Amino acid sequence: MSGGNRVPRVLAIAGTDPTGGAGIQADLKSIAAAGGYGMAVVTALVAQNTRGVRSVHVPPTDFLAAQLDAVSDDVTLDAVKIGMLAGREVIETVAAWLHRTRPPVVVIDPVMIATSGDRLLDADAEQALRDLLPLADLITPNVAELAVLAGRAAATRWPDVLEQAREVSAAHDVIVLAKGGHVEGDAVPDALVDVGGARLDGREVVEFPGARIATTNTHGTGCSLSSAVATHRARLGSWEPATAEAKRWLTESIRHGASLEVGRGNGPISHFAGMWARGGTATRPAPEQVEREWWEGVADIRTAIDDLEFVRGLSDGTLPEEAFGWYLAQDALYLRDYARVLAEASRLAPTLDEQAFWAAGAHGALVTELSLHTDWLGGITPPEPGPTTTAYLDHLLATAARGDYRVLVAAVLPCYWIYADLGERLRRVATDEHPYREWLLTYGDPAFAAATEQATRIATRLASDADEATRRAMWRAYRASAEHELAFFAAPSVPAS
Ligand SMILES: Nc1ncnc2c1ncn2[C@@H]1O[C@H](COP(=O)(O)OP(=O)(O)O)[C@@H](O)[C@H]1O
Ligand SMILES: Cc1ncc(COP(=O)(O)O)c(N)n1
Repeated sequence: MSGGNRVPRVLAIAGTDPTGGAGIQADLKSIAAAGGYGMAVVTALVAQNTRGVRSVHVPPTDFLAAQLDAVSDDVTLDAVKIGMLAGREVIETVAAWLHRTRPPVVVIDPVMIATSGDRLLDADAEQALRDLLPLADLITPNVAELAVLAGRAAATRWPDVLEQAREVSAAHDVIVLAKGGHVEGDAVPDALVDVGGARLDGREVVEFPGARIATTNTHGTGCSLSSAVATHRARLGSWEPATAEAKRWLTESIRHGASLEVGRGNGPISHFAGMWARGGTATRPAPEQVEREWWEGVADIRTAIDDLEFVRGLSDGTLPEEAFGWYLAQDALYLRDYARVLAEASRLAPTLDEQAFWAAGAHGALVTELSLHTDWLGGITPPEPGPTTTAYLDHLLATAARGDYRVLVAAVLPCYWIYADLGERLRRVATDEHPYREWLLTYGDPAFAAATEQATRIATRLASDADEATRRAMWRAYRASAEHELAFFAAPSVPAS
């Protein structure tokens, strides 16, 4: 059993189905769907499709042994699922390997006859297969295979299936997963049967009820179920929850099989239908990629800011004092509400670190506002906010009111990022004679640079983890704030009324 959250490493030993619905192809899909890392050793190549088996080719068994050893010499196995074994020599080769390697979880699906009625195990190999069963923890025969193992006629009623399962469990000292796919009626129950109950917390029979789905897409259900049970068992550590989980998944996957439109006979199940519906197939960008895309995505705005009359004037010292004073007053007005927006980000933050970070940002904005007020504006109360100040704040306050932390974080980012970037360049032109020297030097605060880095880290990680729609909303909020930054810097160039 694998510990913690490790992905179980599960080996399937089975035959092939080139149409991908049964055999080793189904095993690999089922292991992946159950959250495992799937590996595959091929016992036999089967020319088959959804309508039936055409021919079987069994490669030399020394090559089978070589494949098995290649895997187990290198990889620690958390579970093994064994399917089609074709004949006696293959069974003996696998048995010898099991004795050598002793994997912690062994599930054997005693494949004998395909749904189409074709033999997948030589008739003279049935005894060899019986001898293999005690090496398994769990076996998963269908009704026909159970009857062969019990030496009886195939059961048609569920109670008779359970009775045969008891006999087989007792005879071979294994848990039997009895399957109801081929019993009469609308119900398709499955049941774990362990005579003595030693491996099922003292219970001899644990039933998993199910309703029959009207479909012909049942090719590979047995292969898929046994692989999923093996994988969940490795992950969860006990049989009952593993089987319950596997059956729920199988039912969902059978239900979606027909929509695949694969083949004209008994089609496959749709192994990933549930995952596709719940999680989609979209990939997520790494935080560094979001950072690059967002920064490049506002390159036009950054260039436009650099070209503004206000910024040029601030940089070369030609900016008229009234324009500078108007800008400072608007900045002071802005910071009051900006602090409220950051306080809201703090309130919404899911972690203590982020809660503290945004609270510090809110406090920092207020400290700057107070210093602007007393040191730069001479204690004069600023005039009314201009339209660009109001527009920017309305955007931020509305984003805060909508209550999505991720979008709010994206919206406040330009005020750090664009401001720090511009500040870095302005600080460098602050010569001794520069009329705005003192102001330009305030841009160089290393604490603000560090805060900008952290805000960027938080925002881009949230964007990386977010679903597509939220990431789009984050980008739109971020881009809108960047546009407001441009308008804010542009406003003082327009003569104030
Ligand atoms: N029509 C169906 N509706 C719902 N579940 C089914 C259906 N057919 C089979 N199953 C389930 O598929 C699994 C495989 O069962 P079964 O068909 O008996 O084995 P096999 O595929 O080995 O012949 C079992 O969990 C069974 O309950
Ligand atoms: C290689 C191979 N192994 C097993 C099966 C049985 O499939 P099912 O799960 O439908 O019984 C199969 N058709 N082919």
